[in-house]
Amino acid sequence: MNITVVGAGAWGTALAISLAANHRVTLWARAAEQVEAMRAARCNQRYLPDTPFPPNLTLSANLSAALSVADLAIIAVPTAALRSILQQIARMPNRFGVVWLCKGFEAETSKLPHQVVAEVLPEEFRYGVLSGPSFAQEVARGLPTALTLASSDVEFARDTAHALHHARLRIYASTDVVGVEVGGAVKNVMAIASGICDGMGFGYNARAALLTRGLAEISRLGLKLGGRPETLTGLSGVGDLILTCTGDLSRNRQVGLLLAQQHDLAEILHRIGHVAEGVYTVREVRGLAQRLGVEMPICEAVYRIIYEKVPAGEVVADLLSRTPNYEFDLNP
Ligand SMILES: NC(=O)c1ccc[n+]([C@@H]2O[C@H](COP(=O)([O-])OP(=O)(O)OC[C@H]3O[C@@H](n4cnc5c(N)ncnc54)[C@H](O)[C@@H]3O)[C@@H](O)[C@H]2O)c1
Ligand SMILES: O=P(O)(O)OC[C@H](O)CO
Repeated sequence: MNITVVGAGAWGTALAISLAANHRVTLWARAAEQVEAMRAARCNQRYLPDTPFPPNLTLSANLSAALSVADLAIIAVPTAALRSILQQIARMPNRFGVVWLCKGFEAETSKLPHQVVAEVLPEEFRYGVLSGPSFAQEVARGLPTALTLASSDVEFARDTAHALHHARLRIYASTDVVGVEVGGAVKNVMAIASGICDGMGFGYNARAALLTRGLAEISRLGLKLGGRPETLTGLSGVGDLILTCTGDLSRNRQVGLLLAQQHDLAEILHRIGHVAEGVYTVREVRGLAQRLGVEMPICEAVYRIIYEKVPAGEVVADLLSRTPNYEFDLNP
């Protein structure tokens, strides 16, 4: 299969390296200088240093040319850039499958990626989301990873999962696009909360409680938006929540660890040097939760720390002083 990976950050580069074992892969980056540097070094020194490119991985700075030969386009840019990339794809005369990797809600519209895709791409395109617990560095090194590919088009989900699957990259198919996207987006907010919790030295008990109550929040929002309960306990829900909240490779967790040390947000983001989607997602999730009447106190706490500059200690004290209630609804 001819695969064009659109976006050469950490995740696009890692997946391009992984898929090049079985496919003809072109990795596209928007900056011609970045492509030249990657060509010369046969490595993405800016976003994924230390992993050399396989000899058959092709690089391109020309999106139309890279897509003109594609059977499948994999969109590997942050959520903020999804719409503009889709608009360029929509102008292509040829048709190919489209898979996106971004984990977030679109800023201002609070839309999930599949809603943006449905607005922009003409009907003839077939598409889906690929998500789950996956640190780019580990996938690039060929360490075992399992993901979910979800599409409302069941044949597309099954066939694409089958085509991308290999021994070190297990891909399960699903039709629950909403559940997969909500799990992938909101776990980033929980990872920031987990970083704050650990950075403040609250210990393992507190982290376990945070993850569990975080899952309750993710599930409440996911179900309200139409996701399925089993998806939220699957790879793209619990799986990605555990990874991102506990693994120090997570950029969102790193944001939380640095916020606990009272670093300034702009300085934190500069220091991390990659997108940390939870910083933007928390605004949309908080707005959605308020509009839909979904109780999400951990998301509210992260929002107050980041956007209202309330000291983390004060926000945590407020969280812990909430009146205890039933763990689950008595009449679900
Ligand atoms: N890194 C991971 O381990 C990982 C794993 C799973 C999912 N994701 C998700 O994948 C998405 C991308 O993450 P990443 O780690 O690759 O981010 P990154 O910060 O490493 O790289 C982002 C890339 O997108 C490019 N980009 C930004 N805006 C663009 C635009 N308008 N047009 C073209 N290119 C643009 C940047 O130049 C950069 O190459 C995020 O939504 C992230 O949550 C990341
Ligand atoms: O580094 P993060 O926090 O963006 O997380 C990366 C992936 O989403 C983990 O599955």
